[in-house]
Amino acid sequence: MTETQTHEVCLSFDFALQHSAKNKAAEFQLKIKATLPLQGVTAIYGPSGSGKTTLLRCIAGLEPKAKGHCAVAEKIWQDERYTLPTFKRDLAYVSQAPSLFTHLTVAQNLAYGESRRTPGRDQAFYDKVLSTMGIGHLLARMPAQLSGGEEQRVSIARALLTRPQVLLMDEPLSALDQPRKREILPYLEQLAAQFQIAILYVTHSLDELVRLADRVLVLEDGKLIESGSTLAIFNRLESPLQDSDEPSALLDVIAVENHNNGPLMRAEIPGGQQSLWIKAGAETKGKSLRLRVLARDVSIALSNHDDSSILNRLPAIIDAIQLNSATGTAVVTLKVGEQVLFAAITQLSLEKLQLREGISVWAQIKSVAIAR
Ligand SMILES: Nc1ncnc2c1ncn2[C@@H]1O[C@H](COP(=O)(O)OP(=O)(O)OP(=O)(O)O)[C@@H](O)[C@H]1O
Repeated sequence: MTETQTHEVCLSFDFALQHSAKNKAAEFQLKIKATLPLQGVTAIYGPSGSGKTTLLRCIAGLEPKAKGHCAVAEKIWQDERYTLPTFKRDLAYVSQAPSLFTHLTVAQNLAYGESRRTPGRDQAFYDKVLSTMGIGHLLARMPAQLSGGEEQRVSIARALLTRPQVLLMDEPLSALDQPRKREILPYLEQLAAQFQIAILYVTHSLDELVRLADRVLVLEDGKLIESGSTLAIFNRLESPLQDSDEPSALLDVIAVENHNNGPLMRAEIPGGQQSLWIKAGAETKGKSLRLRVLARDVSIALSNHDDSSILNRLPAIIDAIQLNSATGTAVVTLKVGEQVLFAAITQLSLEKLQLREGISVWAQIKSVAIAR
């Protein structure tokens, strides 16, 4: 790809900002540079105070002290001499708490979003937004008559109706309880699949990150410490996204068919002949799914046993072994085609099977352990 082509389809930024504080030691400095495609979800992840919201505010043009450069496709939003005002940027901002006008109905709130961009209604686009966010039946309601999850779905729909190129979402689910979060996640997945826009999604939640993000920017103390595809960053034992007490690997698969129309689904691992049995509903057929497989649910065998209850047996190569002599356990990194699995085993098994890097083995995963 040439320089010009890269520039045309990207959101790129290079910001420097200093927040001063009375106490010099409490001063915060942000220095972040990245280039992202203008589609898919990029999670912005990092501990509290690492600068996630400040970065979104810089992109939105809401931090007057931010110096640097920001461009979307061929349009410059900021450079050394010039700053495009926020209202002229093709972006929408969804914050933690829904911000609907309480005296207007859902339909009137949506019409307000639309009127910010286009004079008339593009009915096909309007219908697509409503069906993607599942809010068609709520149009006549007042915000006070909506659940927290519904209110946030309407807020997101209103943001989409402004036709942004960049959708900035700052922990949009953090005000919701766990069941409401679970309810809204499929809508967010649909949103990413249906609209060709860049979504920058600030989150503390690994569940949301794993489920939604194509790529991740990991921030620490105002700096970018990791960036890349979610799988590439996650699938390393030393990754900042890993739980060191409970390592796990992400596996991208395609749901193929249900067994006897039941809840067990065969899912193919792309790029190879391998497939897995997983627990998934019929509604996922044909879709790409991202699975999180815990190391403790993976065991290793030297041959392919078909006389066991374990349905999932995948040929694999041992890539690395991390031994913890103090606990008498090891985490084995396995390559399954292009993808990665971790297996937590005892030091005794490691020695008994004489496992070492480079040898071929079978990775065994219980189907009941694999859930989305
Ligand atoms: N207007 C401001 N003036 C001075 N300091 C600020 C200002 N806004 C943010 N900060 C400081 O900048 C740092 C980064 O804040 P920011 O809100 O971007 O972090 P965050 O990663 O989004 O945190 P959280 O996950 O808790 O929301 C913090 O130390 C915060 O106190």
